Formats: sequence, C-alpha cells, structure tokens
Amino acid sequence: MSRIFDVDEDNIESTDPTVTALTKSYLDIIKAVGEDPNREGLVKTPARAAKAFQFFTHGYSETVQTVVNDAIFSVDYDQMVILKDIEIFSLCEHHLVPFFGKVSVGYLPNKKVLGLSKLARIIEIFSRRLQIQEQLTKQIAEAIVEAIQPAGVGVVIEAKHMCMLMRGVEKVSSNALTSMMLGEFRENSKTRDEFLTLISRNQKQ
Ligand SMILES: Nc1nc2c(ncn2[C@@H]2O[C@H](COP(=O)(O)OP(=O)(O)OP(=O)(O)O)[C@@H](O)[C@H]2O)c(=O)[nH]1
Ligand SMILES: [Zn+2]
Repeated sequence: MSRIFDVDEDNIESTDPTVTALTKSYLDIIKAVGEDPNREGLVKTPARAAKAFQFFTHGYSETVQTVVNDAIFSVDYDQMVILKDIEIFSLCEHHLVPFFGKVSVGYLPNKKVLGLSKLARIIEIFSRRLQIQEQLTKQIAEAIVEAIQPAGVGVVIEAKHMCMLMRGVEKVSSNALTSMMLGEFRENSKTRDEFLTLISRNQKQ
C-alpha cells in the first residue's frame, strides 16, 4: 500500500505549514472513508481541500486593528448607521460543516464612524473561524465597540446550519436567529425598535 504515499507525497509539502498539516489530514480522511487517494479525481484533493479549509478559517490570521486600517472618521453625525444583509459563511465548531446566512449591524456613532466596508471586513474576521452563531454575534458587536466606541451597537444574524439540514434533525427550512444589543440598543427600546424595523424593511431599488 506504499503506492498511496508515493503518489501524494509531492502534493503534501507546501511552503505553508498549515496547508501541509491540513493536506496530510485530508489524505487520512480520504483513506478513512475507503476511497483510493490515487484515483485520478482525488490525487490533488488533499491539497485542494487544505487550501479551501485554510480559506474557510482565514479569520484566525486577522485582527480588528489591521482590517480597520485607520478607516475611522470624525463626523458630526449622531444618527443610526446600518449595514444590512451582509452574507456570511462560517463553520459550525461542533460538526465542521458550514452555516451561512446574513448579518445586519447598526450603531449609534459617538463622534466617530467606521468605513462601511470595514463593518463587512470585521464580520469576515469572526465568521471565517470555527464558530457557534451566538459567539459570532457577540464578537462582531464587541469588535465594533472596540473600533469606534459607539453609543450603542446592534447585531442580528439569521443563518441556516448545514448540520441541521444535511444530517441530524434534517430540518431543511429552519433558520437560527441571534441578536446582540449593546449600549443604547440594549437600554433604549426605541433605539432597538428603530434598528429592528429598518433591518426588516424590504427595500426595492
Ligand atoms: N447554540 C448553537 N448550537 C449549535 C450551533 N451550531 C450547531 N449547534 C448545535 O450543537 C449541538 C451539538 O450537539 P451534540 O448532541 O453534541 O451533537 P450531535 O449528536 O451531532 O447532535 P444533533 O445535531 O442533534 O444530531 C447540536 O444541537 C447542534 O444543533 C450554533 O451555532 N449555536
Ligand atoms: Zn453543527
């Protein structure tokens, strides 16, 4: 059976030690399910899957400071800022299968606003890790607080968990909704209601 290693060894060594380790693991997975890793269609699969998994978890190599990159602007604007329906793809930390959906974030500026794309980049940092939805929701809210110290923040995530669709209870239509409200969004029901109303509007372009 040394044939298995002969064929794949060239593909296993990568300049990136994470990719090398993941490639070895995917080779084991392919063998564990009884497949032939030398089959034409599978020869490059461990290396490909390793790179894909590295992408799915690239949030571990990023920080809020580096992605925000000074895109914090002083403004005389104290009304709500909302970015809604931002797609997320994450991995459930219990089964390592995807959960995906949409995030809406809002905040009340306290003399500072954040570059709009940076909200989406902050969401990427935390969604591209092994997660549970509640933790992801909280980490996004806390990162916005860390970046611009707003008067309040709200984060709502609606997602489908493949571990509940493809396996387990197999509830294909189920959506998980989580929210995190901080500061004015938590303390003031009018602020919270304004946020929830605005993000649930279906705007036609
Ligand atoms: N709260 C929460 N639970 C999650 C999330 N993603 C997956 N889970 C749940 O994690 C739980 C793991 O339960 P276990 O009993 O340890 O694992 P399991 O036997 O695979 O469970 P089933 O999915 O019920 O088959 C399941 O109830 C999943 O639905 C998440 O983002 N948040
Ligand atoms: Zn799961």
